Amino acid sequence: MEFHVQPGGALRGRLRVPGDKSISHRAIMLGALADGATCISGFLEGEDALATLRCFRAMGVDIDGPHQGRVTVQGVGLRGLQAPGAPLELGNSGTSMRLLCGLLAGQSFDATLTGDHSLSRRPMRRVIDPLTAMGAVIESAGAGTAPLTVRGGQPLHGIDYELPVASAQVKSALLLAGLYASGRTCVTEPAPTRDHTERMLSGFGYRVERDGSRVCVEGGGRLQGGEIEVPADISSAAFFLVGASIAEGSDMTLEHVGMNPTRTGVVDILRLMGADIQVQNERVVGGEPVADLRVRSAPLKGIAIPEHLVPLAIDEFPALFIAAACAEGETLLTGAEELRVKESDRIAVMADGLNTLGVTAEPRPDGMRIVGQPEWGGGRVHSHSDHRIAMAFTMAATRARDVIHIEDCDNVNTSFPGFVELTREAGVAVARQ
Ligand SMILES: O=C(O)C1=C[C@@H](OP(=O)(O)O)[C@@H](O)[C@H](O)C1
Ligand SMILES: C=C(OP(=O)(O)O)C(=O)O
Repeated sequence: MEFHVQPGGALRGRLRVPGDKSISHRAIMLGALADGATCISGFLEGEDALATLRCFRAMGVDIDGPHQGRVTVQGVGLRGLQAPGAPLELGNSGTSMRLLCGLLAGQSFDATLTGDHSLSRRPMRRVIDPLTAMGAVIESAGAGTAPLTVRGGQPLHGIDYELPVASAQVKSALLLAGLYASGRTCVTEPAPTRDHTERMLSGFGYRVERDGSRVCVEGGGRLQGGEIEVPADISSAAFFLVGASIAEGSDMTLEHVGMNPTRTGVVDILRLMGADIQVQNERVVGGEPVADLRVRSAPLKGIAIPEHLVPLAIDEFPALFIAAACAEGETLLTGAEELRVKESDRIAVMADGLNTLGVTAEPRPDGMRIVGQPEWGGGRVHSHSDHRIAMAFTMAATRARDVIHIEDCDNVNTSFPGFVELTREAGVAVARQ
């Protein structure tokens, strides 16, 4: 499926993007391992979160929904999962695969994890190695890539691990394995990464100790199910923050957006570039900060993106590259080599697409240099099956002189079902072909 996006348009109105993907995954996982029921609202009904949901059904967990974002998980307790009858299919979802490696390492049964073409190429050594040091046995069919088989019945012990890369997925995998390990499992991060696992564990009554950049759990506790309200995903809101910033005459409000400080790098970076974003109606919902974001178009200027903001905006760079492409002057991103191992190589793929539109974008091993220009041409760009690339180039059409065709857009459903409808409602003429 392709997107054809007409040039121009302005983004206006109020809308709420779907639920946070990271929190939706964790709500199913911790809900399943808890004692008692967990009632989730605002659950992301996108393919990645649904893949996690199906896995836990396949391991014997009774899950009702989703019905308009409502899901009820009947927790089976930390020792109550059952062996799945077939390999667990995780589609495009790196978060599902890495977190499940940790969670499954503590079970009494074997399980095999598979993914699509993109997920089968992503690096899994980053979880296999530290989990092996905890006593887990995980076999890779390739060179540290999926399919993976996690062998059950292995006694785990806590470790004290320094993350070589800033990764919330690796941190979370180790903390989940730590629930099953003897002693303490501690993870030290080189820079802050999203902390939804820690927050939700605490919310479920599990003791989590944080000391600066080090976070620890001790095995042998219990989780108590409860209510989880999932905020709108700031990573999905990011496309509208960029679109409304760059499309002249825009004024829109994004409602109920998750504003966890480990996720708001996109707002900080856009503001450094001159964007007009107001944070309104700040509140805390279910242990996570939430706000409405009003964004109006504003002239942007190029910047050197501060490296400490990179992990706090890691999924938002495809959108941010579009903002940089129309900023006055140069934007330089460094310290972002992680972008090369996402659903696609987001540095190479975005540079190719921007070059096709006539924008100077030079890929670097750890980032990109982009020279802004007021507008660009149309053309045919390839998303390489990466949802965030497809959505970023949709917003690029607001500054294009001609139609932008975006190839291979089916995967937009992994994180943002209804993207086309909401984007049209906002004022950008995108059609599926
Ligand atoms: O923990 C999570 O939910 C995620 C962590 C990030 O990945 P890394 O841990 O690989 O940085 C992010 O890119 C991904 O979309 C979701
Ligand atoms: C990198 C992403 O997700 P995952 O790692 O879960 O595939 C993303 O959603 O941008």
